[in-house]
Amino acid sequence: KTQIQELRTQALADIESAGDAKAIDELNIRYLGRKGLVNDLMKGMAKVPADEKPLIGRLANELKNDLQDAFAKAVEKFGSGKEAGDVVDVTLPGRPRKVGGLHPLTTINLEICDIFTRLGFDIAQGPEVELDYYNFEALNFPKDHPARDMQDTFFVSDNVVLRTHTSPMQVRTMEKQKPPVRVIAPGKVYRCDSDITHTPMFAQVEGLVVDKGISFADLKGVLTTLVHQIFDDKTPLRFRPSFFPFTEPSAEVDIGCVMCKGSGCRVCSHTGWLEILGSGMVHPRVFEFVGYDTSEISGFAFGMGVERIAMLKYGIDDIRKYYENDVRFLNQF
Ligand SMILES: Cc1ccc(OCc2nc(C(=O)N[C@H]3CCS(=O)(=O)C3)cs2)cc1
Repeated sequence: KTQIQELRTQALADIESAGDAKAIDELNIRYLGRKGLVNDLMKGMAKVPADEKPLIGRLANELKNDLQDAFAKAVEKFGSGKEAGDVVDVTLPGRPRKVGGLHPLTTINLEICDIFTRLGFDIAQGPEVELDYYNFEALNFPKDHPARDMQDTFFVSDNVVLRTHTSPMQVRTMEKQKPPVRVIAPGKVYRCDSDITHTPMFAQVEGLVVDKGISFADLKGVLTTLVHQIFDDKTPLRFRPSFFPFTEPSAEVDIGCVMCKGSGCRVCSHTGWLEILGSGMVHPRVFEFVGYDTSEISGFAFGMGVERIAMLKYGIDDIRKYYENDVRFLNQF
């Protein structure tokens, strides 16, 4: 009698603590299966005294029935995996698979590279860890130029830096080929800067054209085409005098403010203009470093920050948003 009571308690406790339909099935076999614990108990009936057999028999049968009911309820609770929910309802609308998209910087980078490829430029890629020679000296930076300070440049060692622009790649290209040169150098560059419009790593695209008789008019023509292809052909632009060690004369290119269309606002600091890139005629000293004959050839070069172009084109106000991997930002593109 006690054994029957103990088995009932144990079985109900096991059913209660079972976590899924599979566990219930296993318990069912363990208690009510052919070689189950209840049948084992029934085998012990032979040893029960004759006058107690009827009572024990009844209790044993009750145990078997009660456990069968308990298992039936448990199956209902967990489901045997056969109920209606698992039938495919073909009338439901399809669940379209989410399609991935390109990061806005990737899109702009590809767009810029495509514009220049169509203009007949090659694309040159090169090392991000650069020698001081290629990043500064061959670009006519004097030894004490502020850009060489630790405030702006990440130094790996005395004469090895994280490149601060992709210009070194243009020098490497000229070392390898004679004019004509028409090349752009896209890639990651590193500066010791960090605020709402600067990140320590950013993407740049620089370009270089070297040939006989290249003039400032060629520079203006190529960059006007670039601006009209990236933004639209109504976008006003201007060339504003500037200075860089590697170009002379130099000019920054401004476009009419994309926000206020030129009337002046917070974005363009009420000037109506937004700087988008820098350019200039390549300085003769730079050609001398690569052994080009400056009486024969001339050239122009330009450089732009990809994040900045994307910010202007897509109206993004904080450069850090590109690198936070926030899907709410990224899936707008
Ligand atoms: C051999 C060689 C000779 C000349 C070269 O001139 C590349 C140039 N870059 C600029 C320029 O203003 N660049 C900045 C724009 C925004 S940025 O990303 O911060 C860098 C002007 S001319 C390059 C290579």
